[in-house]
Amino acid sequence: MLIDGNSEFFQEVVDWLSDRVQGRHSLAKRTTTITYELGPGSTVTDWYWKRPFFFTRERDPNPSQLRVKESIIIRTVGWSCTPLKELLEKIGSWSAGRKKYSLSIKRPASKECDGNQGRWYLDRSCAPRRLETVILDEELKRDVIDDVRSYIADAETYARRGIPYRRGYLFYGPPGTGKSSFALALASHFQLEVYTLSLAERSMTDVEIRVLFGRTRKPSMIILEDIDSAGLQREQQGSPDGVTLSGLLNVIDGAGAVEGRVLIMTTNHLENLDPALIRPGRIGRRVELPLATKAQAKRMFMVHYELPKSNPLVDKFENGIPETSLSPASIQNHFIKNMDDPDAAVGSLAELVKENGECGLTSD
Ligand SMILES: Nc1ncnc2c1ncn2[C@@H]1O[C@H](COP(=O)(O)OP(=O)(O)OP(=O)(O)O)[C@@H](O)[C@H]1O
Repeated sequence: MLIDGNSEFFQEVVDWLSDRVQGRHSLAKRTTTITYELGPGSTVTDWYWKRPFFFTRERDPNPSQLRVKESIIIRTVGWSCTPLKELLEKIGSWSAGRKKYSLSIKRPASKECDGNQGRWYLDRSCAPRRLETVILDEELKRDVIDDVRSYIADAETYARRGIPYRRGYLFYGPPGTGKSSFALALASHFQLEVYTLSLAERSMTDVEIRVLFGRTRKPSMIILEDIDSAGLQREQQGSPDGVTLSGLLNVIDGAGAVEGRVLIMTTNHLENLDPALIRPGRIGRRVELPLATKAQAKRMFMVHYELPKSNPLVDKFENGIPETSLSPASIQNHFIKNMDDPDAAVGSLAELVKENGECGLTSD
């Protein structure tokens, strides 16, 4: 059975498979060798009803075409078409269930209205952010996804072993490197409601942050932005404003801590963080999101313009982009400026680097 790359069903099959294989990966606690995405050119085998199904993602081998033609071929053994039809129905209903989920992001309500203190409001409800659209080092990305998955799946184990059921992540790196995007993509993938608050907001207090944390629902993700000490007050000296370090530690793993949520803290300044805040136990994983590597920028280029690796523009782009000098946000902005014109994006690379880069162009 062939599924055309232009049909809506194509992405649904890719997502379904990615979800299936990742789930198995985490259950089996396998190492990182497994392919968890049905990447271009790859074949993934999966079993349903004791029958193997082979999913092959194919691309048009003609590199002279700018637009890539893709398809997925699903094969199984036997003469009957029924198993294939049943499988497609299964994928369709899984996908319909997923579509019901939309990413909702809540923020602390404005305190100007009476009774709003310590309350959340729905800032926006939007389409989920797909993990595939956040381009990071693949191994790092997979590790974090697996870590979150295990945490969500292991509630009983935590309880049995008497471990507080909490998991915190620190995403750090320069502005525009994907910290918020990755957090939202993880929340989307695991269908979590998102509560986000910034410590840079001076009007937040220890009491308010404790009440806010207590009013989050499970399952959810709490994103604490700008966690660096610049946003934290010294222990309060008569001033009711500002969150203190002890107030923050209290909601992370003290008496006021909530369980069962995924906590993600973000900062541009790891060096400014108080060591107490990021000691193991409070932060399960530190995840560095650096300026874009050549490989990362190249993948962004291929994904944005839907070009195969073999297209000559891909090499030209890779040669023109400096290593870890530009933020992914500035690269994305460059693509938006040259929305449907990969030639122009390559041709004007020097300008991008001059305006946004930390160093000059690399030689060809
Ligand atoms: N690794 C990435 N892959 C794809 N897009 C990215 C990546 N990093 C950043 N972007 C894009 O750049 C923009 C800004 O990204 P984002 O807000 O996630 O960065 P950030 O690291 O959280 O920034 P800040 O530290 O300033 O809050 C978004 O539109 C996002 O889609």
